[in-house]
Amino acid sequence: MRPSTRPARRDAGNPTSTTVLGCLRPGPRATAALAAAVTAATALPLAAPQLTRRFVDDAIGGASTRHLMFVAVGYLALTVAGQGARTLTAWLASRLAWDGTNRLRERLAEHALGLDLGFHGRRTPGELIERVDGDVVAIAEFVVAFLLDVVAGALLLAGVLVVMLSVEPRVGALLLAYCAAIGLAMAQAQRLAVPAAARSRAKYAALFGDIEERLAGLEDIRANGAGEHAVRRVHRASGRKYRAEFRSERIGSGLLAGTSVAFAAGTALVLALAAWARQSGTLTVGTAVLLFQYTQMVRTPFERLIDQLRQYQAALAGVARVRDLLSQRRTLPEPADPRPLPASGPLDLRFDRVDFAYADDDAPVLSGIDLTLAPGETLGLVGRTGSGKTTIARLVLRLYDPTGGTVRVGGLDLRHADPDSVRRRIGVVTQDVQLFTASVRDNLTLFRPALADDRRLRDILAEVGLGAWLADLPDGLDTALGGDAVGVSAGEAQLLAFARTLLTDPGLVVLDEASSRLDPATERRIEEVVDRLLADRTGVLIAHRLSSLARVDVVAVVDGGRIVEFGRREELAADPGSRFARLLSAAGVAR
Ligand SMILES: Nc1ncnc2c1ncn2[C@@H]1O[C@H](COP(=O)(O)OP(=O)(O)OP(=O)(O)O)[C@@H](O)[C@H]1O
Repeated sequence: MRPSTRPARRDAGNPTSTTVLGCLRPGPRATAALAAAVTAATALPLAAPQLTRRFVDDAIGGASTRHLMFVAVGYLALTVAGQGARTLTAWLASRLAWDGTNRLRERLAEHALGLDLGFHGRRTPGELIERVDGDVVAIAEFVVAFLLDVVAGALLLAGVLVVMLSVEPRVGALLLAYCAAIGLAMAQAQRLAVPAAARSRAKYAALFGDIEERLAGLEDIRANGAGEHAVRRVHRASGRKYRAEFRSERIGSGLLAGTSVAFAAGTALVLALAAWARQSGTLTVGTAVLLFQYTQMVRTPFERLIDQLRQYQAALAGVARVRDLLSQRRTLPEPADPRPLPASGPLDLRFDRVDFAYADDDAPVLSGIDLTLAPGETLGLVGRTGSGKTTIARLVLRLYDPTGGTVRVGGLDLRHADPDSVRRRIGVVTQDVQLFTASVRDNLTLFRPALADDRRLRDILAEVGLGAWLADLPDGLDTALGGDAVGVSAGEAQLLAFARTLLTDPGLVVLDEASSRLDPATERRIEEVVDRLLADRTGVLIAHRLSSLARVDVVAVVDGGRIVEFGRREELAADPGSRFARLLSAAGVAR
């Protein structure tokens, strides 16, 4: 039986097609404010040339200086108000886009964090960052540009054409035909620009991925002297990005130059027509100036509108990728009737004929696993690398569901257990301790300040032998760890991870023993803490050192995804024919 792909309940009835727009949609008040600002930003510049016409015609007609001053001040006021409206539109649009994209980013981050390990195993962190941030930024930029350039630009363009047609229908018709011709030509030219921009973006993503990978493996690169090679690769990726960007820029500049020439020719044509109309006496000088001004006003929104076609492609691709991420569903179904694990005391563990295969690989990783562990007992899992020990531990933590059989903790099939109680009652310490760039307190409580007060945190740190370490820290529990802040040794990181687990007081603990060597004193300290952690708790210990097995009650030898030997440690150790005894002898460990 394969895991069900039924969506998690929190996503039910929330189709992704509406989620992206739903996150970006502003409230009614914000929409009304933006609509008012966009209308003002369009109407005010449209009105300004009317005053210029008035000024020129009145000046030629011999109007008083006072009157002309009055018109000029009116023109100035309109221009300033128009610019103010445009600035307000820009501010409102960025505010709305910022709010909306933050909502979308939160939604995506929450969704990605809720997906199970099967999904995260197939995606690199860099890809997710690009999705949660890069694509969302592309969408945000488009939303701002759409409101400013597409909506406001289209309104202004339409307004200019309407006014021109009403003032001087022949010139208006000429401008309309001219705009349509240039628009079509530019839209065609954009077809060249879009793939070039997409290539440039792809090369940028490749460079970003390369740098991320090199930085993540910095220690190994340095230790193995591979620095020069790594730099050369980044240099080559950077060259590819430069060439793609250069080509994209060249097409962009060519397009801009072409537009400038086309509009200069258009302006000349409109002026020629105006001069001809003036000579035939149907046009005042003021109206000719007005037509010239309107012709000039067409260019910027027109160019921006065309430019948005490119942004639109990028935003569309971003929306598609964001939707794809949001459509990913957990493969671990939430129980219909969740039941909590026993709230206190050690928990028993039972595997009944458990089979398992990773989703992207049909080959079984575990077959017919049977295990029984009484409350308070500790199981040691031993076996060659790749035999399936970590996978057994992942099933105990319900990071995956078995493809066959049942895993029970505290008598409850984990598929029916309340996920919160599973996280609370089953603790884990992995080999790679993840410390965050945050205070000691946040690193212990994992950003849940209500989990424990400072006194309890200090007691726990003292319990794992980090009391003196804490006392030496400049700001105690507020001291920042990671980054440029206080560094933490491998042993201290392990002890902090034990403290984290002790804090939640689990009834079952999975320990993936660190295989890296620590100094003998730290190792002794860690062993003491492990003993304390396992006292009164059920434990599953993935042992990389056979000496660590001295503390376990039961041993399971795993080989090729099967348990090939299972029994009480002393009995297996005492039986010279057992695999466990042979392992101990081979490793030179006393039985
Ligand atoms: N996320 C995964 N996706 C696909 N296959 C995996 C995944 N994790 C482990 N495997 C495969 O499952 C098998 C068992 O791996 P597992 O990590 O459980 O072994 P292990 O005994 O813990 O090894 P080690 O001692 O080296 O940690 C291996 O063949 C491994 O390649």
